[in-house]
Amino acid sequence: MCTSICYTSTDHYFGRNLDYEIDYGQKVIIVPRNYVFNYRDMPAQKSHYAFIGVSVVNDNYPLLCDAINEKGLGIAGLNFQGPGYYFPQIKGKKNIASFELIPYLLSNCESTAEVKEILADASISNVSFSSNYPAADLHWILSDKTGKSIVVESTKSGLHVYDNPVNVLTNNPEFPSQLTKLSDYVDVTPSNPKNTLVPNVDVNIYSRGLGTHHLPGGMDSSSRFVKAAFVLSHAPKGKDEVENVTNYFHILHSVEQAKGLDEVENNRYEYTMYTDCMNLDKGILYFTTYDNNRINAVDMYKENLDAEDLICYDLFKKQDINYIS
Ligand SMILES: C[C@H](CCC(=O)NCCS(=O)(=O)O)[C@H]1CC[C@H]2[C@@H]3CC[C@@H]4C[C@H](O)CC[C@]4(C)[C@H]3C[C@H](O)[C@]12C
Repeated sequence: MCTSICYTSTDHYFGRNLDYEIDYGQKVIIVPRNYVFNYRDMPAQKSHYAFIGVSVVNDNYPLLCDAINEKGLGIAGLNFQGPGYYFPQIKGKKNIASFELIPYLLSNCESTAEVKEILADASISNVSFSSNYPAADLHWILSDKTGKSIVVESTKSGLHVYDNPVNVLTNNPEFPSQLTKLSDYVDVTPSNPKNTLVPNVDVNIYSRGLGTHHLPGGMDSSSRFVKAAFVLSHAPKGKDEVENVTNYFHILHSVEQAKGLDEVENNRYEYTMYTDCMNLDKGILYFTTYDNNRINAVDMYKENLDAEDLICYDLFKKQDINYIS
């Protein structure tokens, strides 16, 4: 499973938890402006906006999981197995292979408003990158500097673009159903609950935090959706970058999956492999990984963004304990 959020303070912060059981060898990568994109059914693009994100690199091609561009548009792909459906190439439409969606939108769009326009005549085609990389069933969340988000889902009934009022995405079911389920939890509150159960009885409120007693805590996508929406909507705004980044990681770490809790097959467990936080205004990517709780950062503006070749950094690092004695 995965969870993605957009957190707004003075700047905007976008990213995700990537929860899975298979390490694809992801790296932090920067795609500079003059890296050439050859699309399957669209003209090649020699120059475009630069972007930074987390990616599998195969044959010098960035298979991106999540990224932001220099204009402050962010996008993340999350599993959507079941409802997800890609189409054969359709004449008269812009056919975008699922693995091309992130690079194509980040190359060409500044905002979610532009994404909506560009997707109006588009279809996500069921073309695989290669036999080793069949098309993954995904849906996508996008955010920009307005602090607003949208969700893109391709199902049998077509390509859908939804406004996302909670700025959260997890996995199944389809996005409108996730939103509907929030209504089961609308009375969850950070404050002390009022006794409306037996108002004439003096109930001993035995603990702090009882307003969150019914907040779900499961590893499943619905539970993470509700919990992340609650934690995000009540998160304080920091007064500087470090405080904001700290707040952001607390939100996503509140729905992270520890090893051993989500058995996907006999003795194989899904867990949160990495968490990233991309500052949409400053082009900085921060990350933690399962084995390294320290926050690491890559600033895209420290590199030559007019270059032609991909720039890569290791993501999976070792734990970095500060031994005091
Ligand atoms: C596994 C991850 C989703 C995690 C998740 O949501 N887990 C919930 C499971 S569940 O919903 O509970 O069942 C997804 C998210 C992004 C994906 C990559 C996107 C680029 C590329 C696309 C190509 O087509 C195939 C290879 C490719 C490298 C993809 C591999 C893999 O698919 C990635 C990592």
